Amino acid sequence: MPLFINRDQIFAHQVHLLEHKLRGKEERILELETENAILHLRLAECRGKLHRDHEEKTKAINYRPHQRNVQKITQAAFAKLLHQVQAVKQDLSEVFAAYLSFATELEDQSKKLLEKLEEASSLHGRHGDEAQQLQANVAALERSLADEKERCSAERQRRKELHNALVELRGNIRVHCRVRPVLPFDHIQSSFLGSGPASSEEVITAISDDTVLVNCVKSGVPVQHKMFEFERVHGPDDSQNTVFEEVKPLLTSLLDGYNVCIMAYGQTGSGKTHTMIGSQLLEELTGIQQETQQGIIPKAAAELFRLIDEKPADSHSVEVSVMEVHNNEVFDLLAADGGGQRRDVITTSSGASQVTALVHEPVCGAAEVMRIIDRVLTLRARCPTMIHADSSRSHLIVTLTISSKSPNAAALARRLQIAKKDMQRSTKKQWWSPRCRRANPHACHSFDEPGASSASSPSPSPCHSPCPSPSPRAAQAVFRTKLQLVDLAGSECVGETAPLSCRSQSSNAEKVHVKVHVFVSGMSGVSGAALWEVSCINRSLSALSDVLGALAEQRPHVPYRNSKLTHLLQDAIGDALARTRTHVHTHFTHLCLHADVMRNDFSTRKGQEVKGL
Ligand SMILES: Nc1ncnc2c1ncn2[C@@H]1O[C@H](COP(=O)(O)OP(=O)(O)OP(=O)(O)O)[C@@H](O)[C@H]1O
Repeated sequence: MPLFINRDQIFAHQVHLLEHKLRGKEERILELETENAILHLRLAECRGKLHRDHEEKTKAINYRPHQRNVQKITQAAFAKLLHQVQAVKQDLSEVFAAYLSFATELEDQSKKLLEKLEEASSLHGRHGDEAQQLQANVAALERSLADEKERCSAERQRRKELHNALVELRGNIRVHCRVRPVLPFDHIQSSFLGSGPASSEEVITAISDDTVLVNCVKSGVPVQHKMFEFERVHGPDDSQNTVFEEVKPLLTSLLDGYNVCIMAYGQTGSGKTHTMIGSQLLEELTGIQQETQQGIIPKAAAELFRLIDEKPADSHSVEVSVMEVHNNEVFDLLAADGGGQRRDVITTSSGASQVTALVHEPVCGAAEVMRIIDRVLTLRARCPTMIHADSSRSHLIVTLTISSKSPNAAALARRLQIAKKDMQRSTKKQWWSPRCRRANPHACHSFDEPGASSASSPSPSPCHSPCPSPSPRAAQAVFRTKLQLVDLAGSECVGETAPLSCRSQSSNAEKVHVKVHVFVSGMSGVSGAALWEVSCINRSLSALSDVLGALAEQRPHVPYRNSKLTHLLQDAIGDALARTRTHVHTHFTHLCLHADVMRNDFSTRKGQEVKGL
């Protein structure tokens, strides 16, 4: 076989090989270029990162001092926190220890309690029967207590009736006597009067609690000793409280449906105002009066409101009125103009006396009553006499009208009538005033049907018309009673030739009068207008004496209308046996002997001279 190789073919083959190699190289170049580009990219990336790292490093370098500060603060806070945590840990461990001991203690206690409970329950089991027995006993005791309570209220009712029957039996008009001590101004006055020290001698002695001994002294005549007897005699040492204790039971009667009148009678300066109102009030008229120095009016008001407080709420209301009788004229001291308005005393168609248009102020407590009296006392007529520098020249009448809205008011009125009739029958006692008996055979307490009269002008307490027959409306009736507190003006002698007050009826009394009168002659030392004032006072007291005398002697005519004072007090004293407790305080001073007036004016049952000395 021939070996002929074509050159072209070889060249072509070689070109082909070279081309192939070239393509390979070109591919390789492309690959490398791609790789190169990638490396460039990576390089740029690394550079960027490097730059950022560099920046961060710079920042970090700048931030390092601040970081160090923060680190320091953090470390300090951390240390503090650590300390606190340790303290809290300590506390916790202590609390835990306490809790543990408490829990142990509690456990012990509960164990003990359980033991006791078990013991008690076993005991209870043992004494179960006894407990039942005790319960039965308690129930029986409760039943008997209820019975006792019932019996007690019945007894209380009986006590009330007996109390009032007893007061009636003791006499509805009671006369007490109070002898005031000799006071420093008595000596001054006696030397001023020129009557010498004899005038200030102690001439009256309370020899027992119901008798006084009076030494009647007159120059040239032997001393005469007279004894006078009263329901009760208070000596110079008796306190205001002691005196009030004697009249206190009358206030119970007041709420039981009786009218009460307490009067202070006596010569000027003998202590009437001291007994009725109290001294300090008059002297100062500013400060609060010491309770021990308070007279009957403030004490009675306090006692009245205390008794009312024991009654159901709103069942009673009280109104006050204040009048004075001056120169035989009646003045309303609560009248709107504040100066005392003149008022008339009239006799109503039912025969009761009534003061026209008299102002009644509602009051809720004793302090209010005293504020009102305090206010009007400045209006009261006063004039200094040689016996008493602050002598009251008028009769002061304070009236407390009590309206009871108790549904039992009508029943109370009926019960009182029955009790009165029973007593009349049992004692076979004559009424002192035949006039009262005839005119008022069924004397009753005042009570108004609802809306029948205005509250501002209560109807006069003593109602002289027959008792209305009980109606269903009467069960709601307003039942009224009156407490009249009277501070009479002082009686006095103005001179030997004008024996105004010393009127006597019996020859024996005349004798006493003469002696006494001579002793006190010229004592009060008044003249002119004051003499007229004294004349009015003495005449009205004399009229009071006549009225009481007529009542005591059961005369057919009782001269109430001889003076405004007696007309005004007609209800308080005229119907005394029927429904009124009248309490008269007769006053003595050592300086002035005025025993005859006292004896004759109030010679009802007591205040009589004891014969046979
Ligand atoms: N029992 C007594 N204890 C102490 N002082 C008394 C007593 N009684 C009265 N007095 C004093 O005597 C003085 C006269 O008393 P009071 O004003 O009460 O007399 P009175 O009877 O009301 O006189 P008048 O009728 O003139 O008004 C007063 O200063 C009073 O304080």
